Amino acid sequence: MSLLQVEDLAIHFGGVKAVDGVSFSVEQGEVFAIIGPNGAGKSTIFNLISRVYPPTRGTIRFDGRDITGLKAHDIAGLGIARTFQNIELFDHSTVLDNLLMGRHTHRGTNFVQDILFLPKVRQEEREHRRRVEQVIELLELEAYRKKMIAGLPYGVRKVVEIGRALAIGPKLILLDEPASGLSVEETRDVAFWIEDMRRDMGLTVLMVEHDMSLVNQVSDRVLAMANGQPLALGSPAEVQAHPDVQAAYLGTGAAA
Ligand SMILES: Nc1ncnc2c1ncn2[C@@H]1O[C@H](COP(=O)(O)OP(=O)(O)OP(=O)(O)O)[C@@H](O)[C@H]1O
Repeated sequence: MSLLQVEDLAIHFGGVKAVDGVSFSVEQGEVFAIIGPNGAGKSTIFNLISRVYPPTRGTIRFDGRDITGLKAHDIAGLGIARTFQNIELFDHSTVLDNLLMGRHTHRGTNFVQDILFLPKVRQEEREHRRRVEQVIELLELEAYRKKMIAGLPYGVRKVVEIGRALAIGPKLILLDEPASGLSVEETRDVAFWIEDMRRDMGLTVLMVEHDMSLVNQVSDRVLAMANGQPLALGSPAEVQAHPDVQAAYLGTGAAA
């Protein structure tokens, strides 16, 4: 069974068909990329999966469960974490505090248990801190642990955002343009980390990305979109060779 199944997904904003009849599945442990020119509908698919918007049509199943009607905070609790195109961190908190803040979405305890600080709560607290330390090590954030987000370079903030998503212990992580604004060296690091997430944490990765070097390096399969609709689905090489994909990119050179 696929970890994520998207079936005939559509959302219309007035006359704009931002996403219009998109179906795909992501397998457990897979790195799956969505590519397409600006305005293709890629981020809107993320917003539909993470329940920022309800779809006009279609279904989304995660881990065998229909999540189409769930609320955004329930989605995080089920094991879906995401990053945003525009980094969304607490600027006046430290890196460590930002990583710890994802925790409340992932707790199995209730308010009374929290107040009494029962053993279950203490155990969860310990597990979460362990996981945050694992993330700091994986993403090489040790030197920044006590630094305020506001003073950090863009590339580091971007990594912290990935870290915060990882810290909730998701099964599926949605990365919205993880390489945008990064240098060639930073993008190479992101590629390694995506491999590590899959290998060391058993994660499944769904990413939207324009940087084809990153897509080619890490993706098992790629979905190309244009104007809200799917154009091609297959290996990175198959998709880039597809005539409809080449036509959609004419003039931008992004898929070359
Ligand atoms: N909340 C909204 N209200 C109205 N139109 C929207 C909304 N969100 C997205 N759209 C429109 O839907 C279309 C797809 O947008 P989307 O942001 O998903 O594209 P994208 O492929 O992620 O583009 P980019 O690569 O530039 O981020 C665009 O025409 C956009 O203007």
